[in-house]
Amino acid sequence: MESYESEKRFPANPEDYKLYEEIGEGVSATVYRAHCVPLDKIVAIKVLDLEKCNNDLDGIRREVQTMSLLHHPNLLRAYSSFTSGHNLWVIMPYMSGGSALHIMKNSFPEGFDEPVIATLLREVLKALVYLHYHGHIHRDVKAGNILIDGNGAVKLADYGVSACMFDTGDRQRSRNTFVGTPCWMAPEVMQQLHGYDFKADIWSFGITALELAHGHAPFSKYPPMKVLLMTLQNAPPGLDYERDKRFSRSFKELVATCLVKDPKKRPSSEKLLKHPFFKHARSPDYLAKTILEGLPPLGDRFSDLKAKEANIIHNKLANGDMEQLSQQEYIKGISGWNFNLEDLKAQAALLDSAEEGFNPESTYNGVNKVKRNFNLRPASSFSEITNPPGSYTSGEDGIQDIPDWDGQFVSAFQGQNLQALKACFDVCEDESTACNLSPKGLSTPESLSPLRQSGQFTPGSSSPNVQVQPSTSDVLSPLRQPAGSQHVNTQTSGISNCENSASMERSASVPSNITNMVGIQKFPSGSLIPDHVLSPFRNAAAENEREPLHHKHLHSKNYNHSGPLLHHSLKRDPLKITSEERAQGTIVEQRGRFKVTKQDSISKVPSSANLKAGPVSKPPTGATVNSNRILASLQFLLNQNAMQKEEINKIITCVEQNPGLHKDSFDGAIELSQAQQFIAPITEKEMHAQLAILQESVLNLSEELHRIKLKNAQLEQQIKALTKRDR
Ligand SMILES: Nc1ncnc2c1ncn2[C@@H]1O[C@H](COP(=O)(O)OP(=O)(O)OP(=O)(O)O)[C@@H](O)[C@H]1O
Repeated sequence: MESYESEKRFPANPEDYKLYEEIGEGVSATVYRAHCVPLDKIVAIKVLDLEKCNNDLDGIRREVQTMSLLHHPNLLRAYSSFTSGHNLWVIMPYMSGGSALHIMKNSFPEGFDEPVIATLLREVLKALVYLHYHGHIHRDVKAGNILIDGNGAVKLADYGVSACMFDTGDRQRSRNTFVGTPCWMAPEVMQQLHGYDFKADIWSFGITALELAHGHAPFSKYPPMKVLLMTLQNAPPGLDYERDKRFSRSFKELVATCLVKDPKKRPSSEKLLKHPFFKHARSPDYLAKTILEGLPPLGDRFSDLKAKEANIIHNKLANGDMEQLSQQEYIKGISGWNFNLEDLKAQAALLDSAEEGFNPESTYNGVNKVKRNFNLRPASSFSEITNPPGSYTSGEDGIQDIPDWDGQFVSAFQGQNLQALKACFDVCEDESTACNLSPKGLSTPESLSPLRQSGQFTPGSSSPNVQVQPSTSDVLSPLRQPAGSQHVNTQTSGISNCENSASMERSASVPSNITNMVGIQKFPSGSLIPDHVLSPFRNAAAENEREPLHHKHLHSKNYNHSGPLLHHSLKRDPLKITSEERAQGTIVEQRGRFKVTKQDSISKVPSSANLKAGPVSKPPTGATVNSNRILASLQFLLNQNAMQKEEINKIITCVEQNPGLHKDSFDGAIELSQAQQFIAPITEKEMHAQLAILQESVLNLSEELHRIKLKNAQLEQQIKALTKRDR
């Protein structure tokens, strides 16, 4: 690695650089190959038009600072950065191979071979281990951000959307909480339900693995909103057993391990690095030989690609093929898919427009092309659409697993659409508490306001006064622990704790030079995401804070005024068994507040999983996206839970009264009648064990009920907000 000292000498004056051809383009920047005249060195210069960046200066500042402060052979760093007029120049090493995406587009449209993929991914993973260890989430891992130099060295680039887990206060509260690029974005990032952490990068890493394997990311041909829905609803994409025969089992397993919807079930970057798949990884030389040899110069490749792209856009525009245009955004290899908040709001408005139905295809860039209606089904929980690891989809990227959009896609999304779109509506009910939610001991100097604290945006220089050099005082902030990290003591606090880090267990993949970075644990970078999404600590606290709010909301809610909720359920007395129901024999019993249907009476006591997949997912008929139905469904779900709880109580009572029940009868769900038949003698000890199991499941169910209640309350709030907004 080049020495930091020599890098510091890169001049901060545009006149010292001679710009050559364009080698890349991003949403906000153009990248050039350039010559640093005083040092006689070829570099890459990213030129950002700050005027175009509007209010994302904080993001830019974060990117540049992160690039300057982090040192790892697999991370692209900034040699220097400075403003020139209204532009920000970021001087970087020139990566002559370009991005993995550009290489694929140029010569490997069907994706790379496995050893190449393993080599690329291993290097990226090393960068992630380092980032995560230092409390950063990259948030935009994708082939377009994997750069390769002429020797085959791999560097992860683009910190435009990276976040520091330890940011607090105002920096957490930007409204733009959707960050990253939809195809690569983890479901929890889209959902914004319980926040997200390092595991979001693991999901993106898994998607990147598929991208490198196929030449494109799953769902890449769809517009952002559709990608969002598919990611939330569909089984996670994966390598297909049949179609992807050329890939090893360990690769398939690696992808499946990363693409688990429940972030808790995804491995950490460090653990993932130990995956047997990486035994296939080779040296950088191998990459140079296999994928770089014979490639035209980067500038030529880039201009060819641009010309091709312009051509396709022209044709597609002529044909009105907007979906293909969306694919174009992907081909560009940039984050052209970064959510545009305004677009999403417009899309959300469509979603909410009950009478019209929602057509995802009509939402790309606001173009209303095809009209389709969707039937909504009752809400499903996030875990309902969570696939067990290892379950590969049957078709290409799971795309053919996508059910008929007309009817089913909303089934999972419905429970989440409002959650998923929450971020678009600046719903930050706990804003007032957000700043206070930082984990104990993880204080952040609040004086470090987003721009001032950078120390680089020096007053006096041209607007917006950007002069980026690492500032020691800024970086020597308290040691921050990556939430969820297995290394760091969560109680660490204050600068003194920097010393603690020396004794911390370190990954073999973390280079020894990072010990010099001990002080650089906290970056004064801003964050686009609210406090509660950044850290499990804060998250937990935030949840605690929220809980009473939700309760309050629930309790203070006069259901007679809730309108939509009662539209279905309370049109008539729901507790009264109608003569029609009796005649049909559908309702067999009135239990407390609930009616028991035939189906209920014969149904087994569900496990938690059964519960989620149970009758709740039956769709109501009708094609309108209607808050009434959502709430009615939630009500139904609550009722179901209560009934199931009741069943379990009965079984417990039965067990207590029949000391001869056999243990096997408790494996999974049992029927009360069945339970009563088991009168085989068992010991008192076994009985207690069985009781404990049952009690635990009652507890689980109560917890689930509680969770659903909270969700219900949130949904109500969101519907209220939506309704208000529509008026
Ligand atoms: N140091 C570099 N050497 C060679 N090519 C580079 C370098 N940095 C960036 N590029 C190329 O330029 C493209 C755009 O750069 P970059 O991703 O940093 O811009 P951006 O505006 O941040 O893009 P994004 O849309 O991903 O946010 C990259 O995809 C890559 O192909």
